[in-house]
Amino acid sequence: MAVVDDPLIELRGVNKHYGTLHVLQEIDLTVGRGEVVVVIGPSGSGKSTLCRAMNRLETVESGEILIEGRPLPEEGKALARLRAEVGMVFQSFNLFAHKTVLANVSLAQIKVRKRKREEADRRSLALLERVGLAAHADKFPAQLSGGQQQRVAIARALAMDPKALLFDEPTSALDPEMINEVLEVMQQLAQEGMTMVVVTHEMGFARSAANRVVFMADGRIVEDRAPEDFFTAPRSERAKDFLSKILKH
Ligand SMILES: Nc1ncnc2c1ncn2[C@@H]1O[C@H](COP(=O)(O)OP(=O)(O)OP(=O)(O)O)[C@@H](O)[C@H]1O
Repeated sequence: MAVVDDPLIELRGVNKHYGTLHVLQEIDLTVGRGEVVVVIGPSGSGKSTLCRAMNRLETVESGEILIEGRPLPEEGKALARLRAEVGMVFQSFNLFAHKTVLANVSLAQIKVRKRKREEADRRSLALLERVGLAAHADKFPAQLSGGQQQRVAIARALAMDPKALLFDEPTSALDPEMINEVLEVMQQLAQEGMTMVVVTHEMGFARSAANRVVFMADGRIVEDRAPEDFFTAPRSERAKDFLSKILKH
């Protein structure tokens, strides 16, 4: 297991089944403050489940998951706060279709952070500016491209002043020409020191933005290493096989 200076997210001995499928097997993983950990691996290896377990979108059966040394809260306001502090960006954006872009970014700030609408909107506009979408604040999600909608979803997560952001295949639902605009925003966040866990099939991003690459197969973490080491000299047969297939495409 990688040695981490200032742990923000810690998983120790985590297990989960779906029926007879042991989808997370004795997972030990620590994400340090300011680190970018990219999780890769074959389809069905448990990457999304791992990511979703970190803010309790999935429960686990055994083991510990700690944020800044504290166990994940189970319900209520504390859980809502956790999901603000450890924000999630989904493959499918999950924006409210009947609300404007600005309202989508402001809503949780008002509900969870208890900000006044004016303050929330001011922050939202600044964040939309940051992701290059201030001019679209009054539009509805359906009027935006997929890449733009995903940038709104990132602004929405940032609006909660998160300690960490989890990305679950953020570019998988996008047309190829829109992938880079989202990865560029993520790359920028990484450079600014945001703690990030990113499940992705984008190996270019893993190489350029990750501090560590976590390779999963069959519910286990098989390798957890610096990208330059992992991509040039994978140790396990599973990783060699995975890389040879994915890099052919
Ligand atoms: N709610 C569920 N109920 C039953 N099985 C599930 C559920 N969610 C996921 N699975 C199964 O658990 C396994 C791991 O799923 P998971 O989505 O975590 O994998 P993944 O590595 O993210 O895959 P992909 O790259 O295809 O998204 C898969 O075999 C999947 O079919």
